[in-house]
Amino acid sequence: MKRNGQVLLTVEHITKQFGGVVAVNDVSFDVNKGEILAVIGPNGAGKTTLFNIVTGILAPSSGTVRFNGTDITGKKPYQIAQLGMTRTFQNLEVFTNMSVIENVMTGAHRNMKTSFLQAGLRVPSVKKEEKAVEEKAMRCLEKVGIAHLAYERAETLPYGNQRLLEIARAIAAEPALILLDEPMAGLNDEESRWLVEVILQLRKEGLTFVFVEHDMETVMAISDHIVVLDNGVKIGEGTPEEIYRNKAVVAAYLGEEETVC
Ligand SMILES: Nc1ncnc2c1ncn2[C@@H]1O[C@H](COP(=O)(O)OP(=O)(O)OP(=O)(O)O)[C@@H](O)[C@H]1O
Repeated sequence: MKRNGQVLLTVEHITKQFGGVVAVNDVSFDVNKGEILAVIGPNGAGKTTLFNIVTGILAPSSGTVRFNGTDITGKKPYQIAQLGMTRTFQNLEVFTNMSVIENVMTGAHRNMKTSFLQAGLRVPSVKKEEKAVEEKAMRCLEKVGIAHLAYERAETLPYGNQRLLEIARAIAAEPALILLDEPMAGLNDEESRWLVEVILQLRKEGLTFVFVEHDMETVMAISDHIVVLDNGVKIGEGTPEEIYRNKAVVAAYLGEEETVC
């Protein structure tokens, strides 16, 4: 079903083969600006492979990815990040030997004007810019609710707060789109509820999200649109209500669960 909105990301006929395995098979879908889109599917469905193709970690065997009007197929991850797409990983990727705020500042540095030489010389303009970056990092920590931990070492944070830290670092880069790979994994109920609130608030502020998630309660609660993969093939897409009633989707989940919810 066609939905209204301005398209931000287009995945067009993406296929990825690993030897004889077709991990992603001719998958197409759009992500609209301001939308929360979930990619779901049983284990081995091709979700991570698809994420890795969209973010430039893997090149597709065929097909095209367009972001904000630019063909990004085959571009390097850092080039895609510069265009305004960031991601978090299934396994936490925080710099454990840095403070919490320094971690977030690494995300914000993408937009700094300072050259390495200027930074080394510590000229006044650099100090001013560093200060601005630190303030911005603090605002990002406030948005995810862990500003009070800014000067703690990242490794001392419990798992749930490290996940929030990753999200603060992602938003510090001022992306248009954030991809979250299983954001709810390892979180308890209270942490999951808070992360849902954070995501919904960031969406209100104009961010677009694509996320891979096994936690169906979260998927059904916050997604505007859901894409379902099974064995590399897109077997359905639609609103949570449409997915809930989609027989092919329910059948793909049988054996794992009785229904998708
Ligand atoms: N580097 C690789 N080499 C060979 N096969 C791979 C590789 N990466 C993924 N695959 C295969 O591609 C298929 C899709 O894997 P993928 O990890 O994308 O699925 P997934 O939906 O993310 O699964 P999960 O929910 O378990 O993380 C699987 O059959 C997997 O074994």
